[in-house]
Amino acid sequence: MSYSVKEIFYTLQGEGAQAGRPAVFCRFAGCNLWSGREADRAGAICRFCDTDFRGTDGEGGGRFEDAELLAERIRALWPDDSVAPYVVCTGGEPLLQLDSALIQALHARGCLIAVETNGTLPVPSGIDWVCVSPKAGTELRVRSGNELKLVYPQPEAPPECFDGLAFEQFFLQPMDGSDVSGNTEAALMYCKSHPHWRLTVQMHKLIGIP
Ligand SMILES: C[S@@+](CC[C@H](N)C(=O)[O-])C[C@H]1O[C@@H](n2cnc3c(N)ncnc32)[C@H](O)[C@@H]1O
Ligand SMILES: Nc1nc2[nH]cc(C(=O)O)c2c(=O)[nH]1
Ligand code: SF4
Ligand SMILES: [Mg+2]
Repeated sequence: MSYSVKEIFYTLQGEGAQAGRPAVFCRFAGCNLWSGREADRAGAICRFCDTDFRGTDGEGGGRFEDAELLAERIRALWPDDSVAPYVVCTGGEPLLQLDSALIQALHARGCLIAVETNGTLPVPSGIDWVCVSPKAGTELRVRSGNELKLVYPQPEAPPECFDGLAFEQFFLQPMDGSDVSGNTEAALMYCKSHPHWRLTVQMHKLIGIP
């Protein structure tokens, strides 16, 4: 299979349980909940997306004809052979493209594979870290994993909907946009009164890294 990749870059994981961890991000092009066109945003299932995932024109992006070529490009961005490369597959929706061939090719190069998914598509076996970020108006198919990271607030998907699912950790991430500070205040209040939930802020935006 070939892969459409928007961009590949080396940075720190900015969100959730692994925040602060150096990681190579592979951002796949395309999503099943929004076309990525601004003109379509108001009518999309997911309307608050903060990401440009259309096309293959970003840094390190392109169309990769096979898994070996893509895995090699990802691996080449990791600076230290003595530490296992930590690779975050995101998008767009990475589970539209991430398949067993790519998982095998990354594992063959010693990589640990994390995924950021909206939880509407099945997770292939072999992923080392699963972060699910549910979206209002969708059916949540992925009901277990390492962390659940809910963008907050989503009035049609309150945190109570996800209590009791089989995740190791539960995070609220304030929705970025016109009122990120109000959303941060609301999220921290929710966590303080429901201490099963933790606050995560998008650290990369605060410190100005990708
Ligand atoms: C761009 S998405 C790509 C991965 C996948 N499609 C998903 O939604 O989980 C990466 C992460 O950013 C989060 N995110 C997207 N837009 C956001 C916003 N406006 N504010 C805060 N987090 C946002 C998503 O919920 C997800 O956890
Ligand atoms: N630094 C950084 N951390 C991230 N964690 C999740 C991201 C994403 O867009 O999936 C992201 C991102 O875009 N940048
Ligand atoms: S599901 Fe993820 S990538 Fe798709 S539009 Fe929503 S936040 Fe963006
Ligand atoms: Mg992002």
